[in-house]
Amino acid sequence: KKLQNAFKFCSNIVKELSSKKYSSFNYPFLEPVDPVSMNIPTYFDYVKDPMDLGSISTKLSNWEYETIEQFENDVRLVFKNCYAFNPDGTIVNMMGHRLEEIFNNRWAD
Ligand SMILES: Cc1ccc(Nc2c(-c3ccc(O)cc3)nc3c(C)cccn23)cc1
Repeated sequence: KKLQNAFKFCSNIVKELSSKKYSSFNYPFLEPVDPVSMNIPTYFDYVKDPMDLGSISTKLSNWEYETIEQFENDVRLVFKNCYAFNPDGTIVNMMGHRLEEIFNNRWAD
């Protein structure tokens, strides 16, 4: 029962972060960053553990998270990667901070 609730809580958060409501600043984080198509060949020099909201949603549906901390770590990894590659003051960096703020509000029970 508790597990079901945790799963629901996490999937609702991913759904919200990925929703149309925030489409003006969530789109860089919905799918895996493709350094080739985005012409950012150095991306994997900055980001050793790529992560995105789509992959998190898939991992949730496949019950790949044993604890909600593992889920939280993946969500925070999305933002960490964003800030590692997109320096302060860049548009995508600011988009990351806006989405992170929404996550933090939802995550703080
Ligand atoms: C030349 C250049 C410079 C910066 C970017 N950043 C960026 C990223 C990105 C997201 C997460 C992440 O960990 C790293 C990068 N996603 C985008 C998108 C979807 C559109 C435009 C820029 N974007 C792309 C190309």
